[in-house]
Amino acid sequence: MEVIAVDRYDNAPGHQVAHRAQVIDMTDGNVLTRLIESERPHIVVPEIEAIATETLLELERAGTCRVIPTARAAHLTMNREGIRRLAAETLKLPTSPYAFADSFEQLQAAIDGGIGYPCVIKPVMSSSGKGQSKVDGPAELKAAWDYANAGGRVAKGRVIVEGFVDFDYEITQLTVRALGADGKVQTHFCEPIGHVQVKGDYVESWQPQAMSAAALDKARAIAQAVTDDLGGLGIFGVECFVQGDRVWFSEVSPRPHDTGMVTMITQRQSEFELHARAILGLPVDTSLRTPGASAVIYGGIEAAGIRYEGVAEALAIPGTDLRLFGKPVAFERRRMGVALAEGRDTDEAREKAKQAAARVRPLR
Ligand SMILES: Nc1ncnc2c1ncn2[C@@H]1O[C@H](COP(=O)(O)OP(=O)(O)OP(=O)(O)O)[C@@H](O)[C@H]1O
Ligand SMILES: NCC(=O)N[C@@H]1O[C@H](COP(=O)([O-])[O-])[C@@H](O)[C@H]1O
Ligand SMILES: [Mg+2]
Repeated sequence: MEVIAVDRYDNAPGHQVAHRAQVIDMTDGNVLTRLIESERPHIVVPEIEAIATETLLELERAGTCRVIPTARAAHLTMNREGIRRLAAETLKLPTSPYAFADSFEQLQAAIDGGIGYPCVIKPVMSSSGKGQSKVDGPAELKAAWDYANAGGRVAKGRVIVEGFVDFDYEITQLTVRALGADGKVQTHFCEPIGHVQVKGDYVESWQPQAMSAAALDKARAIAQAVTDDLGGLGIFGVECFVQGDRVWFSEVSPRPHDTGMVTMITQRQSEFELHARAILGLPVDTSLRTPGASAVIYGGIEAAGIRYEGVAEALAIPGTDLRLFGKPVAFERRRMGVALAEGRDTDEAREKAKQAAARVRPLR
């Protein structure tokens, strides 16, 4: 295999480990077409949502390349409206109540007309919680609308408003579609991953998340329905909210999931290896090796070419590991790495992962 890493800036993490690197604006369809037509990859593996997915649809339709898992899956999931309507209206899966709005007046009408407070407002195209707010009452609405418009990935002005789900915990159900020995697609489930999100962005995850048998069955039925519909080969991160035995579908990534980085320490095959194997038609093994946890290391400062202190101190905690991504520029809340820890149980692993992450200090 030859891997060509494509990103929007020089020296991106993938560029540092791939055979070759390209820097383009992936949201510009013409630029993306030119690159794919000149490189002629057999397979295009989207790693981020911010891609001109309509272009991927055209190129796949024309037989120019295979898109993982499918161009339709990449297209539907890059816009909250596509995946939410598919899950709730076509597949009839339980979700939070929701509506879409293109103006402040429409947003207000949707909330007054049934969504109510508290609710969550998000740009239809955004990720990692960018532009997202929880709104507890009408006084906070204008600020949330303005924030969503400033924080979206694409200045489109369209938002989703969702009723707030008061869940006990939330999970990512990693789900792999891979070829079996008979050449047919089989679905494999990893152990559920629990996580904590702050400002809509993941800060901690652990595996396995303890769940009632009924809740686990429901989460897996949801994951099966969504991934059956999206199709193709590869790993999916199906996000669900759980309250008692009730489970709601939230969203899905048709690729490895940030909360799934914990699998780099917990599973025999990490979510990245599972994705690669599935794409290549190789056998997969989703079994858990040990309970474990991950904790995010944020930039904390705004600076280019930062260095890290405390790496040895972090690694001195037994059963821990670090991944520093090597992003050339740090922002206050840019994810720069993760600490990983194994433990006798997830409580112990969470403590160790948080401690290790806290010992790593990004500096100018
Ligand atoms: N309707 C809701 N009710 C309660 N909490 C919510 C709701 N929607 C979102 N959240 C909280 O905000 C988090 C981020 O939301 P969501 O996954 O929709 O955003 P995102 O920007 O797509 O995140 P990412 O790209 O990192 O997965 C959720 O994991 C959950 O903790
Ligand atoms: N929750 C979404 C998520 O995890 N997105 C991931 O963050 C990285 C980009 O980071 P950057 O914005 O710091 O360059 C990418 O790997 C993308 O897939
Ligand atoms: Mg999410």
